[in-house]
Amino acid sequence: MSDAIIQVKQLQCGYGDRIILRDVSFEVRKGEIITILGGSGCGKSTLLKHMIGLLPARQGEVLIGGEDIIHALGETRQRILARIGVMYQSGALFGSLSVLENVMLPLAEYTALSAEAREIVARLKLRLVGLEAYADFLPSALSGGMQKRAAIARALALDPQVLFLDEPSAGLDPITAAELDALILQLAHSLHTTFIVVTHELASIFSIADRAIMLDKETQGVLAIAPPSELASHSDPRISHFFNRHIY
Ligand SMILES: Nc1ncnc2c1ncn2[C@@H]1O[C@H](COP(=O)(O)OP(=O)(O)OP(=O)(O)O)[C@@H](O)[C@H]1O
Repeated sequence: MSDAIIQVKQLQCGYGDRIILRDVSFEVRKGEIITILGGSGCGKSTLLKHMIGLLPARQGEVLIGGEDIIHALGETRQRILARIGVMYQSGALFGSLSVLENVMLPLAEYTALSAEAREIVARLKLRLVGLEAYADFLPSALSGGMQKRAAIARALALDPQVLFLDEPSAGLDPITAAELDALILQLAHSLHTTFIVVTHELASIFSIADRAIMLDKETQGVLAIAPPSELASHSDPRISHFFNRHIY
């Protein structure tokens, strides 16, 4: 795949002596929206944490923009980290800072922009997610869906090429979750950002994913990677049943 922004090669994930996933290999094209799915405890979040360089891999590589995030150190690691943005499940906004200050935070940490420039950039990011009118609010004054959008604005602060979202619709009602999906699609199309989204939500998977990666707890690996419509009619019942909500 010549236009791959992410290349995962023979990755083995785990904690201490415990292996969760082995021999995981796949590539993601620039601008693609990929969802990671599979039953509870199969290792979706674990894979995501390895792909953002948060956990050391036991074996294998994760290349982002051609450079290995797993083994990079120092300036190289910082350069690779600047290519990605992450939104964790909880959103994890700082409660004592305004929405604007939350979005300005990565700019203060990773850029040499003046305070004025940081504010301009942060307001632009808030406009992208439809929250420009809420810049001075504390996160607690926002609804759950708005908090998720603010967290996405913060993850976009440094103009990442890839955005990782861990269960973005967790805790949201179906309408708010659908609005968040619409935002993800809009950002992917307007900014050409690549999205890696961990989600259980079938509606989300069908509405946003170009391809879905299905993980399996038993085999500790990737069962399939394909467009959701193909997975839903897959001949392997472990895959098709997930989409039809059967227990296997
Ligand atoms: N920090 C950790 N230390 C040790 N084991 C962990 C740690 N985090 C997760 N695990 C284990 O790794 C396995 C995979 O967990 P993970 O959270 O990646 O699964 P998941 O597919 O994201 O699950 P869910 O859908 O329930 O969120 C589980 O058995 C879990 O108990």
